[in-house]
Amino acid sequence: LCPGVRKYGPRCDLSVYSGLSSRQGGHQTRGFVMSCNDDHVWSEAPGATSDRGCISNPDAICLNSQESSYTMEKSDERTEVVLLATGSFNPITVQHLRLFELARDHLHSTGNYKVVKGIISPVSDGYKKKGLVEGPHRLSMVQLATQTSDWIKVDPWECLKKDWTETVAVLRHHQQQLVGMNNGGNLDKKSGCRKGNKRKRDNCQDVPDHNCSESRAVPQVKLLCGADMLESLGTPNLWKPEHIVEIVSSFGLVCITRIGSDAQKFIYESDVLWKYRHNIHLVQEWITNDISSTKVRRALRRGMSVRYLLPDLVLDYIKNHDLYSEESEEKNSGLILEPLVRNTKDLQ
Ligand SMILES: Nc1ncnc2c1ncn2[C@@H]1O[C@H](COP(=O)(O)OP(=O)(O)OP(=O)(O)O)[C@@H](O)[C@H]1O
Ligand SMILES: NC(=O)c1ccc[n+]([C@@H]2O[C@H](COP(=O)(O)O)[C@@H](O)[C@H]2O)c1
Repeated sequence: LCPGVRKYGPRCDLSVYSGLSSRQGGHQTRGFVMSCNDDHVWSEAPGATSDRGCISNPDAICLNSQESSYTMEKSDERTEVVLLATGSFNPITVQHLRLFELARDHLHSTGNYKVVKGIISPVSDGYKKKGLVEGPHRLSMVQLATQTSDWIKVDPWECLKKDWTETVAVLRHHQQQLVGMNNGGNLDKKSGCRKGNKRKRDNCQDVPDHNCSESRAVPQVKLLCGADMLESLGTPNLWKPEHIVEIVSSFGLVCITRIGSDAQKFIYESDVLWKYRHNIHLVQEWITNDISSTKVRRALRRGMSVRYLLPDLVLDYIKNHDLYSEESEEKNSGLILEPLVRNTKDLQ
């Protein structure tokens, strides 16, 4: 177990998270596994992951229903996708889980994609957002919330770091994990391409292009977010312009509509988002609701019920640990959000 990871919470069942299953079709390949033991101690350990078949890489353009059913028959040609949602998850709500279901339905309906996994990556405490409770608590709540899903998993890599990690680095990490699993871990750290193959490596760019031939056989990681997070790309000094370009050009976005945000207008008004709009999937949530972690915390502070806004197990965890109070809401009060601090420093 990872030394120095603090122990939180009550005992829970042993859970192990890995990118893909340990053996498939008799191929044994390498990867890594994150695990939470029965004392809620999170750790990273060598493990085993699967080999993948070859796939094509169509663009993110929706097909009409006739084309769509045709493509569905050729399911082996669909691009495999891993959906990655970053955020505070303070605490996780049922709407966070719904984002994944909505995104998967949408991508499948295009006929071009097959979603193979969903990853929830809670942000590190180093993000310094007001009211952010400790990472291990947020991880444990996500783990409890995803227990009933066979495809959505929590990943602690980002959360357990002391310092905040830029979202593009989280995307790169998960993409490289998949590339590493696919070629037995023999990849160049920076490009995400196989080492020892100079010609092919030289063809890959510094900004990893996941359409390059070396990474064709691995699933594509796409960022899953709500429309408010998409709109945050326009907040001065919050995101580096080159990171926005990399996210929308190399990875791609799946964005779910949210009350109070107009994602379509935001994309139209941004030259860079407009340029890469083919790689941005906007998904309409028709069953609208305005569940947010902020509102849940507010209700909890006031002793009001939040039942059915969160999975029961998460609610029990919050109660057992007395997580959200007037005091916890004052955490990081007066501090500036880490991305703003970092990006402002970089400008000086
Ligand atoms: N009701 C919702 N509809 C659409 N997207 C949502 C919704 N709630 C959360 N999200 C998305 O989930 C991701 C993680 O969100 P986050 O942890 O910040 O929760 P939140 O409810 O937005 O929190 P807060 O209330 O602090 O803003 C973000 O991409 C956010 O846009
Ligand atoms: N420059 C960046 O990469 C950047 C800036 C702001 C927020 N983020 C991420 O977006 C998410 C926002 O979460 P919240 O909506 O809870 O603040 C977090 O995962 C955070 O790390 C990334």
